[in-house]
Amino acid sequence: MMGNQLVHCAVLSPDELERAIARLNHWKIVDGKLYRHFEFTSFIAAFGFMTRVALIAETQGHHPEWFNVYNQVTVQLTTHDAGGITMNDVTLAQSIDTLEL
Ligand SMILES: C[C@H](O)[C@H](O)[C@H]1CNC2=NC(N)=NC(=O)C2=N1
Repeated sequence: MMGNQLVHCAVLSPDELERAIARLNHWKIVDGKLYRHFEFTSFIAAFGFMTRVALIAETQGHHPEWFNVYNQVTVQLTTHDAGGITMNDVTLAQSIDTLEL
């Protein structure tokens, strides 16, 4: 991952997290991770979304935990290196929010 310097590496405080979530679309905390569920019209639409997220994730050097069944995708974001939710997760969530769903 040379070239993808991750500058935000501190686990967010509960207060910081609350303020970050307020600026995201439909994300919440589930099991200590940033969580959002997506439903699409088909498997291929869901997989197309996942492909776009994969390209963003690779650019950011930050990768989702996710689960897909047919037209459903659940995304869970946490920073493994830091042991919690960081700005890297918030940034990825914001980028995912900008995709047309
Ligand atoms: C070396 C590399 O940058 C790290 O292992 C990155 C890769 N993608 C990652 N993604 C997530 N979600 N958490 C991490 O801690 C993480 N670490």
